[in-house]
Amino acid sequence: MSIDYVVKSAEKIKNMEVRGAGRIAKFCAKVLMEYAMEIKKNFDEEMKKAAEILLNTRPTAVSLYNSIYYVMDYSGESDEEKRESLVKRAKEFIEWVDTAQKEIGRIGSRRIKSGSTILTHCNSASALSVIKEAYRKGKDIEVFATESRPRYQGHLTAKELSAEGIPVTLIVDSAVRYFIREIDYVIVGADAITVNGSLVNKIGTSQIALIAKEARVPFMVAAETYKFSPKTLLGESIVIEERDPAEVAPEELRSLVKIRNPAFDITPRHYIDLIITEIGAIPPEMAYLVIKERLGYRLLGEDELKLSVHHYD
Ligand SMILES: O=P(O)(O)OC[C@H]1O[C@H](OP(=O)(O)O)[C@H](O)[C@@H]1O
Repeated sequence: MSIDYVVKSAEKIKNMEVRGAGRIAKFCAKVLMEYAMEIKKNFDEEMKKAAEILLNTRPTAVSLYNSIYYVMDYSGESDEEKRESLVKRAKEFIEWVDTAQKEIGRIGSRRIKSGSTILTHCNSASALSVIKEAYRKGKDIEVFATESRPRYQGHLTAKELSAEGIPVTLIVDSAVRYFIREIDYVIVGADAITVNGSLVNKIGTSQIALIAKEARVPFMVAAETYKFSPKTLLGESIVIEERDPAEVAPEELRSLVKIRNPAFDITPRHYIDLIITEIGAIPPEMAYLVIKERLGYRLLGEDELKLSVHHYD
């Protein structure tokens, strides 16, 4: 296996063949582990090269950064010891993703009353874990899924939930206010949570939050603790990914007008009622503590791996 394998894997993340904040984090841990098992010499340099390639794929999902930093925080003297330590850390991270999503389902589903209608946006494994678990517990629920232009991840959500037997209504993104009176809860996922408790999630999320607040519908976020951004504790802001205009309009229009295609937006914390994490349901104000207690080792240790990030190319 050569570095080409890492480059090809990074390409899958960029073109969204592998997508969803949790899924890409888990995928990166797996690719780093597989690459580490094949390296014959110059372990540190080779791993650093691989980590940088993966890091420079999608700038917003902080889970990617947290996954890479977690795995790359290996120790050992010889290459063999380093490899063993890295593989162990990668397996730990993968396990973290799997158990966190299940736990979020367990904790979040308690909040859902039978007979309710839930609105979700995009396609979040964590948000759907809450919904599916509520349904499995026998609660009578139904779901409104937004189509989530321009990539239509809402179609994935609709298929996934209806395969479970949950009744789903698919709506266009701009119909949320029209239907809000029929909704009891909004549940979305997260690409990042900042130190002040703001949510970075699929474009359109902040409009939904605004509508929910106006209608007094609880707005909940399902986010594993590796979605919290340690860098924001040091004052850095989250980079919002702008994707190819070709996702939005055909060439005949692109040649006439400018097109902007931000993939994410920011929902301030006062629109968020609750963040459901694997360590409990918390108010957004507690984001600071989660970052300090759970992810602080990334900031304080001498493990600043000095990987270069060029997200603007
Ligand atoms: O980790 P989970 O909960 O699956 O997904 C979290 C978020 O990742 C997705 O991003 P994209 O579709 O990869 O751009 C959506 O914004 C979704 O809410």
